[in-house]
Amino acid sequence: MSSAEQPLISRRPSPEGDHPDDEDDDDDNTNDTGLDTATDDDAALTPASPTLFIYLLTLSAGISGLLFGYDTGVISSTLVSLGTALSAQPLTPLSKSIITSSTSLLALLISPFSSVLADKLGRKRIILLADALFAIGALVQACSSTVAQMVLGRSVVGMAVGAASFVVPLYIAELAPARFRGRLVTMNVIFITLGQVVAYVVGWGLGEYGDERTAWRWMVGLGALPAVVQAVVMVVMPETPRWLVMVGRPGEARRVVERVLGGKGEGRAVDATVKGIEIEVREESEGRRLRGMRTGDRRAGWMDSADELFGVRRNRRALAIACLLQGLQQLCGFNSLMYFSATIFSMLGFPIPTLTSLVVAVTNFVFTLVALFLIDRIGRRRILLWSIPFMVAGLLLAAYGFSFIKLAATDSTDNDKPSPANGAAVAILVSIMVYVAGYALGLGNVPWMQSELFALNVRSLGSGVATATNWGANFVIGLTFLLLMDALTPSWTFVLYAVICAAGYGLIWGFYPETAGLSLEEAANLLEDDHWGVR
Ligand SMILES: O[C@H]1[C@H](O)[C@@H](O)[C@H](O)[C@@H](O)[C@H]1O
Repeated sequence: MSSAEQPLISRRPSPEGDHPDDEDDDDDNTNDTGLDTATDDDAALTPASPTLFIYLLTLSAGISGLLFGYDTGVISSTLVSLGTALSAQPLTPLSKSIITSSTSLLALLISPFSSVLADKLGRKRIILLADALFAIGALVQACSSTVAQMVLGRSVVGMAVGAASFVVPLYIAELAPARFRGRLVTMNVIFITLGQVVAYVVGWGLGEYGDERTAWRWMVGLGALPAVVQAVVMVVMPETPRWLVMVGRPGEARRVVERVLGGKGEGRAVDATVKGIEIEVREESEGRRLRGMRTGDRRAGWMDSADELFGVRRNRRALAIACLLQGLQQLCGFNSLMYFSATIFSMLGFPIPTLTSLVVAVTNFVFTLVALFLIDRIGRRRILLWSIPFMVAGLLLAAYGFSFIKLAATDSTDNDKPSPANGAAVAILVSIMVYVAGYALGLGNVPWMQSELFALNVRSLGSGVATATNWGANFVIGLTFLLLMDALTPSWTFVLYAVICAAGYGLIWGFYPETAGLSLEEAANLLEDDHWGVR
């Protein structure tokens, strides 16, 4: 079925938010209110400056990114502080790997269900549920005394990360006026990397100045705090108008629209917006019902979306590019550093490895800020092609540096301490900084702009599949890094990542067209081209 035949099924905003060009896109029924409507003559409805409501929305988005960042970052210092606290013995590389990667595995497994639950129970309830899981997971970790309990706590946090990373962007996309939506999406990456910095600082501070036996418990337990703050903010936040209309509560939807529009939400504007949402929700369910009658399949809406995604050439290509970028973001090995940098720097003999590893988180954060300033000027393809060579160079230099160092094993204990850090160790540190800067400039950010690759009717599903690719690859990296370090040596492990980056460079060069400055239509047409729009 062609896209023209089923324009109605996926007008909901994509979880990643909309491309700035959406406002020019004829297919898009999202007007400047950001609340989907069928009218497009009311551009004046957007509040000129952010209202208190938008700030609160930003805050909830920010906290969710912070939580994601904190929980992924804190494992680095936790692993080096655990000593023999779990099951009364040092952690083996395998148990470290399982503790670390269980979070991404559960995030991967839970995300498909969160979309169904968010339709049934509402967006707000799922966010509150995720906050509860964040807090419970943090407490289970903090109280654990065996590896199995720790894995359980990390898995519960993984469920929270999986649910929140899907539902929070959806919540924002359905509530935020379009003008602010793009910015809110970018904020998410900034807050993730900031959360990782916070986790590293907490890990270093507690590791250095806290009680040696309980420091790690505080590190993981503190993850409960932002979750509680977010839950409190959420209590005063509304459900999205779209969901309220979906479940037959248009009166409440109307009151929410009035709040979003601030002082501008009077009379006609509010009516038009609510009416637009109602028409759209009705058309959507009607379309689904008709298709269901035709095919005899109750899940026809979803199936049609899948047909469109895989059956239409430009959609298939968009999906291939989005999955390539998301897979590469993880398989390039960055999160091995995020999760295990303290372990690596302790193997290299740095006296305070948690402090040294702060370099990784801070470089990532700072260059993420730089990237977000540069990306629209330089373009996504070009920034990737400029930054990946730095990643390859950093990885190869680090690999070379490792060849000079006799390392303790990844499960070293106090009895086999490595020799103190020497010149080669410092050279490795600098190479890692170059690699991380290159990563943050391109691969750390560009893949999250995935929603702009997809036509509106397949955007939700396409972004979901690409995000799952990210979690899947993240799981593989977390599980295999330490095992590879032992099996292949650190040098060859870093060479392997360099090869993956170089292969990724080739694929991006061959298949990822520059979409900067193009409207969504123009970008989609590029993908129809025989050369994928790259020539
Ligand atoms: O974009 C983010 C960011 O780069 C984080 O630092 C990284 O840990 C995540 O995996 C990634 O998705």
